Amino acid sequence: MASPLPVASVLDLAPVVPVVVIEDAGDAVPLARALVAGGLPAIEVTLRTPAAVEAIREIAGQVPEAVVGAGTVISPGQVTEVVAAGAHFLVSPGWTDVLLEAMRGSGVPFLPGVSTTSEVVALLERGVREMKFFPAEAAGGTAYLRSLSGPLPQARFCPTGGIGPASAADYLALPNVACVGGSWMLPQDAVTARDWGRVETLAREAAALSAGVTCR
Ligand SMILES: O=C(O)C(=O)C[C@H](O)[C@H](O)COP(=O)(O)O
Repeated sequence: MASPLPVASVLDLAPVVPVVVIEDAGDAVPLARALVAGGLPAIEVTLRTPAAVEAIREIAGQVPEAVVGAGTVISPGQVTEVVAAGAHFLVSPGWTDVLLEAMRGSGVPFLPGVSTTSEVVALLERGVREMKFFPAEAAGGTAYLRSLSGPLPQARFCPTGGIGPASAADYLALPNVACVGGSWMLPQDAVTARDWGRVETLAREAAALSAGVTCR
């Protein structure tokens, strides 16, 4: 079981959250250390691979400077499994009431995913103000989020999906965006080659993009 987050919400962890797909759990610790060394301590490990839960356990146990969470959480069973493995936070690409209740009951901060106005309103109705906006670029990007900030200023977002170094700062400049998620600092060829130096360099560049951005 993970220790509590140092902040109340996932959105206040860091301006840039790397989204990681880990094929080999043996890569988890060096990869996490490279991200932390580059200035990106909040790490979302997606549950897209069989190695993901073990990767979360390894990072939680061996990289104390990292704050590791689970992404692609879509069932109550996964919530239980990743929290037992040490996940500090939960992220889902979308949500249902069943999933929301499981995440709420987990005891760790969570970020349900939305891509439409009605989903945002439904979450607000359920007392949730902090959300992942996914898939960010495909669902309307910065123009969509800016439009939401008028009628729904109480909702805060972590857009993820299709964001890169060229667009991250534009998202971070929006009043309703607290952080952005993305995998651009983890190119597949670098991970396959276990080129952790390159990952660290890209992480440092990503962290610099958000210099001066304070979480809101
Ligand atoms: O599987 C999930 O639930 C996800 O977390 C999806 C990720 O947020 C995006 O795949 C990351 O987006 P890219 O930066 O475009 O790679």
